[in-house]
Amino acid sequence: MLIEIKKGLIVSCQALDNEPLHGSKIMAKMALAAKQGGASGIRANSKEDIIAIKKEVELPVVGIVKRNYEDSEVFITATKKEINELIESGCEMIALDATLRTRPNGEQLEEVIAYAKELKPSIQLMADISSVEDAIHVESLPFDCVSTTLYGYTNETNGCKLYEDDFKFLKQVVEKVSLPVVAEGNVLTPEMAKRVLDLGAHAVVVGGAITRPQQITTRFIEGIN
Ligand SMILES: CC(=O)N[C@H](C=O)[C@@H](O)[C@H](O)[C@H](O)COP(=O)(O)O
Repeated sequence: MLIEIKKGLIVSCQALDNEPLHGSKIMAKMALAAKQGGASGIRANSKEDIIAIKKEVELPVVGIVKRNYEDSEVFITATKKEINELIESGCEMIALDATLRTRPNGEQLEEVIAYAKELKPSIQLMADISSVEDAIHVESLPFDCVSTTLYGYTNETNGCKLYEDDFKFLKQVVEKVSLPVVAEGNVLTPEMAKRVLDLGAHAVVVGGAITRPQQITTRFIEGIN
Protein backbone atom coordinates (compact mmCIF):
# COMPACT_ATOMS: atom_id res chain seq x y z
CA MET A 1 0.00 0.00 0.00
CA LEU A 2 2.85 2.39 0.81
CA ILE A 3 4.04 2.23 -2.79
CA GLU A 4 0.54 2.76 -4.18
CA ILE A 5 -0.01 5.89 -2.10
CA LYS A 6 3.41 7.49 -2.63
CA LYS A 7 2.98 11.25 -3.15
CA GLY A 8 -0.75 10.65 -3.41
CA LEU A 9 -3.94 11.75 -1.71
CA ILE A 10 -5.71 9.51 0.79
CA VAL A 11 -9.26 10.63 1.42
CA SER A 12 -10.58 9.99 4.91
CA CYS A 13 -14.24 8.97 4.61
CA GLN A 14 -15.61 9.08 8.13
CA ALA A 15 -18.89 10.08 9.71
CA LEU A 16 -19.52 9.16 13.33
CA ASP A 17 -23.00 8.19 14.52
CA ASN A 18 -23.72 11.77 15.57
CA GLU A 19 -22.95 13.14 12.09
CA PRO A 20 -25.51 13.61 9.28
CA LEU A 21 -23.69 11.41 6.77
CA HIS A 22 -23.24 8.47 9.15
CA GLY A 23 -23.76 5.11 7.46
CA SER A 24 -21.72 2.57 5.49
CA LYS A 25 -23.64 3.07 2.24
CA ILE A 26 -22.94 6.78 2.30
CA MET A 27 -19.27 6.29 3.17
CA ALA A 28 -18.92 3.81 0.29
CA LYS A 29 -20.32 6.42 -2.13
CA MET A 30 -18.00 9.02 -0.60
CA ALA A 31 -15.08 6.68 -1.33
CA LEU A 32 -16.30 6.21 -4.91
CA ALA A 33 -16.43 9.98 -5.36
CA ALA A 34 -12.90 10.21 -3.96
CA LYS A 35 -11.70 7.56 -6.38
CA GLN A 36 -13.32 9.33 -9.31
CA GLY A 37 -11.52 12.48 -8.22
CA GLY A 38 -8.16 10.73 -8.25
CA ALA A 39 -7.55 9.56 -4.67
CA SER A 40 -4.85 6.91 -4.19
CA GLY A 41 -6.32 5.48 -1.01
CA ILE A 42 -9.08 5.74 1.59
CA ARG A 43 -8.96 6.05 5.36
CA ALA A 44 -12.08 4.71 7.07
CA ASN A 45 -13.52 3.99 10.49
CA SER A 46 -15.21 0.69 11.50
CA LYS A 47 -15.34 -2.80 10.06
CA GLU A 48 -18.78 -2.17 8.52
CA ASP A 49 -17.69 0.98 6.66
CA ILE A 50 -14.50 -0.66 5.39
CA ILE A 51 -16.34 -3.71 4.07
CA ALA A 52 -18.84 -1.47 2.26
CA ILE A 53 -16.06 0.71 0.85
CA LYS A 54 -14.10 -2.31 -0.37
CA LYS A 55 -17.18 -3.51 -2.27
CA GLU A 56 -17.49 -0.13 -3.98
CA VAL A 57 -13.87 0.76 -4.84
CA GLU A 58 -10.61 -1.09 -5.40
CA LEU A 59 -8.43 1.44 -3.61
CA PRO A 60 -6.25 0.40 -0.67
CA VAL A 61 -7.75 1.23 2.72
CA VAL A 62 -6.20 2.43 5.96
CA GLY A 63 -8.60 1.15 8.60
CA ILE A 64 -9.26 2.39 12.10
CA VAL A 65 -11.86 1.72 14.76
CA LYS A 66 -12.72 4.69 16.93
CA ARG A 67 -14.01 3.61 20.34
CA ASN A 68 -14.02 5.43 23.66
CA TYR A 69 -12.84 3.71 26.83
CA GLU A 70 -13.33 4.94 30.38
CA ASP A 71 -9.82 4.17 31.59
CA SER A 72 -7.89 5.87 28.76
CA GLU A 73 -7.91 8.82 26.37
CA VAL A 74 -6.77 6.57 23.52
CA PHE A 75 -9.63 6.14 21.03
CA ILE A 76 -8.15 5.23 17.63
CA THR A 77 -7.69 1.44 17.41
CA ALA A 78 -6.97 1.24 21.10
CA THR A 79 -6.98 -2.49 21.90
CA LYS A 80 -6.76 -5.98 20.43
CA LYS A 81 -10.55 -6.03 20.08
CA GLU A 82 -10.36 -3.29 17.43
CA ILE A 83 -7.43 -5.09 15.75
CA ASN A 84 -9.62 -8.20 15.39
CA GLU A 85 -12.36 -6.16 13.71
CA LEU A 86 -9.93 -4.51 11.31
CA ILE A 87 -8.28 -7.76 10.30
CA GLU A 88 -11.77 -9.08 9.50
CA SER A 89 -12.53 -5.94 7.46
CA GLY A 90 -9.86 -6.75 4.88
CA CYS A 91 -8.11 -3.37 5.03
CA GLU A 92 -4.52 -3.28 3.79
CA MET A 93 -3.20 -1.05 6.56
CA ILE A 94 -4.25 -0.47 10.17
CA ALA A 95 -3.70 2.90 11.80
CA LEU A 96 -3.52 3.02 15.56
CA ASP A 97 -2.88 5.52 18.30
CA ALA A 98 0.86 5.30 18.90
CA THR A 99 1.16 8.05 21.49
CA LEU A 100 2.94 7.39 24.77
CA ARG A 101 -0.40 7.56 26.62
CA THR A 102 -1.78 4.73 28.74
CA ARG A 103 -4.01 2.40 26.73
CA PRO A 104 -7.27 0.80 27.88
CA ASN A 105 -7.22 -2.50 29.81
CA GLY A 106 -3.54 -1.99 30.63
CA GLU A 107 -2.59 -3.13 27.11
CA GLN A 108 0.73 -1.93 25.73
CA LEU A 109 1.30 -0.54 22.23
CA GLU A 110 4.03 -3.15 21.62
CA GLU A 111 1.67 -6.02 22.46
CA VAL A 112 -1.18 -4.65 20.32
CA ILE A 113 0.98 -4.37 17.21
CA ALA A 114 2.62 -7.76 17.82
CA TYR A 115 -0.90 -9.20 18.00
CA ALA A 116 -1.85 -7.60 14.67
CA LYS A 117 1.27 -8.95 12.95
CA GLU A 118 0.67 -12.40 14.43
CA LEU A 119 -2.93 -12.48 13.15
CA LYS A 120 -1.93 -11.25 9.70
CA PRO A 121 1.80 -10.90 8.98
CA SER A 122 1.19 -8.97 5.74
CA ILE A 123 -0.82 -6.22 7.44
CA GLN A 124 0.81 -2.79 7.28
CA LEU A 125 0.76 -0.50 10.29
CA MET A 126 0.49 3.26 10.53
CA ALA A 127 1.48 5.02 13.78
CA ASP A 128 -0.84 7.92 14.59
CA ILE A 129 1.33 10.28 16.63
CA SER A 130 1.04 13.65 18.38
CA SER A 131 4.62 14.61 19.24
CA VAL A 132 8.23 14.24 18.15
CA GLU A 133 8.75 11.94 21.17
CA ASP A 134 6.00 9.64 19.88
CA ALA A 135 7.65 9.63 16.44
CA ILE A 136 11.05 8.68 17.82
CA HIS A 137 9.49 5.95 19.97
CA VAL A 138 7.65 4.28 17.08
CA GLU A 139 10.82 4.04 15.00
CA SER A 140 11.92 1.16 17.22
CA LEU A 141 8.66 -0.72 16.57
CA PRO A 142 7.46 -2.64 13.49
CA PHE A 143 5.49 0.25 11.99
CA ASP A 144 5.49 0.90 8.24
CA CYS A 145 4.79 4.63 8.46
CA VAL A 146 4.01 7.50 10.82
CA SER A 147 1.06 9.88 10.55
CA THR A 148 0.63 13.27 12.22
CA THR A 149 -3.04 12.48 12.93
CA LEU A 150 -3.10 13.24 16.64
CA TYR A 151 -1.19 16.53 16.64
CA GLY A 152 -3.70 18.96 18.15
CA TYR A 153 -5.83 16.22 19.67
CA THR A 154 -4.03 15.38 22.94
CA ASN A 155 -3.94 17.35 26.21
CA GLU A 156 -0.40 18.52 25.42
CA THR A 157 -1.21 19.64 21.87
CA ASN A 158 -4.84 20.67 22.30
CA GLY A 159 -5.73 23.44 19.84
CA CYS A 160 -2.53 23.15 17.75
CA LYS A 161 -3.04 22.98 14.01
CA LEU A 162 -0.75 21.07 11.68
CA TYR A 163 -0.52 24.01 9.25
CA GLU A 164 0.79 26.47 11.85
CA ASP A 165 4.24 27.99 11.25
CA ASP A 166 4.34 26.51 7.75
CA PHE A 167 3.83 22.94 9.05
CA LYS A 168 6.57 23.21 11.65
CA PHE A 169 5.56 20.00 13.45
CA LEU A 170 5.55 18.00 10.20
CA LYS A 171 9.01 19.34 9.34
CA GLN A 172 10.31 18.25 12.76
CA VAL A 173 8.93 14.74 12.34
CA VAL A 174 10.27 14.38 8.79
CA GLU A 175 13.69 15.45 10.03
CA LYS A 176 13.73 13.10 13.03
CA VAL A 177 12.48 9.80 11.60
CA SER A 178 13.43 7.62 8.69
CA LEU A 179 10.00 5.96 8.38
CA PRO A 180 7.73 7.44 5.69
CA VAL A 181 5.72 10.32 7.21
CA VAL A 182 2.08 10.85 6.24
CA ALA A 183 0.69 14.36 6.75
CA GLU A 184 -2.76 14.19 8.31
CA GLY A 185 -5.01 16.56 10.24
CA ASN A 186 -6.25 19.98 9.21
CA VAL A 187 -4.94 19.86 5.68
CA LEU A 188 -7.68 22.14 4.40
CA THR A 189 -6.79 23.18 0.86
CA PRO A 190 -5.12 21.80 -2.28
CA GLU A 191 -2.29 24.27 -1.69
CA MET A 192 -1.70 22.85 1.80
CA ALA A 193 -1.73 19.31 0.40
CA LYS A 194 0.90 20.29 -2.17
CA ARG A 195 2.99 22.01 0.48
CA VAL A 196 3.13 18.99 2.82
CA LEU A 197 4.25 16.76 -0.04
CA ASP A 198 6.93 19.31 -0.99
CA LEU A 199 8.07 19.28 2.65
CA GLY A 200 8.77 15.56 2.43
CA ALA A 201 5.51 13.88 3.39
CA HIS A 202 5.17 10.46 1.76
CA ALA A 203 1.44 11.02 1.24
CA VAL A 204 -1.31 13.30 2.50
CA VAL A 205 -4.59 12.41 4.19
CA VAL A 206 -7.49 14.84 3.82
CA GLY A 207 -10.73 14.20 5.66
CA GLY A 208 -13.13 16.94 6.68
CA ALA A 209 -12.19 19.35 3.89
CA ILE A 210 -13.51 16.79 1.39
CA THR A 211 -15.96 14.56 3.25
CA ARG A 212 -17.52 16.60 6.08
CA PRO A 213 -19.91 19.13 4.49
CA GLN A 214 -20.82 20.55 7.90
CA GLN A 215 -17.16 21.60 8.40
CA ILE A 216 -16.92 23.02 4.89
CA THR A 217 -20.15 24.97 5.36
CA THR A 218 -18.93 26.39 8.66
CA ARG A 219 -15.79 27.70 6.96
CA PHE A 220 -17.89 29.39 4.27
CA ILE A 221 -20.18 30.92 6.91
CA GLU A 222 -17.16 32.22 8.83
CA GLY A 223 -15.80 33.58 5.56
CA ILE A 224 -18.90 35.65 4.83
CA ASN A 225 -19.48 37.00 8.34
C1 LIG B 1 -8.13 13.29 15.60
C2 LIG B 1 -9.03 12.31 14.88
O1 LIG B 1 -9.91 11.76 15.46
N1 LIG B 1 -8.76 12.11 13.57
C3 LIG B 1 -9.51 11.16 12.80
C4 LIG B 1 -8.64 10.09 12.36
O2 LIG B 1 -8.91 9.22 11.61
C5 LIG B 1 -10.42 11.76 11.76
O3 LIG B 1 -11.54 12.27 12.44
C6 LIG B 1 -9.88 12.88 10.84
O4 LIG B 1 -10.92 13.26 9.99
C7 LIG B 1 -8.69 12.47 9.99
O5 LIG B 1 -7.56 12.35 10.81
C8 LIG B 1 -8.34 13.47 8.88
O6 LIG B 1 -8.17 14.75 9.41
P1 LIG B 1 -8.98 15.99 8.84
O7 LIG B 1 -10.43 15.64 8.87
O8 LIG B 1 -8.63 17.14 9.74
O9 LIG B 1 -8.50 16.22 7.42
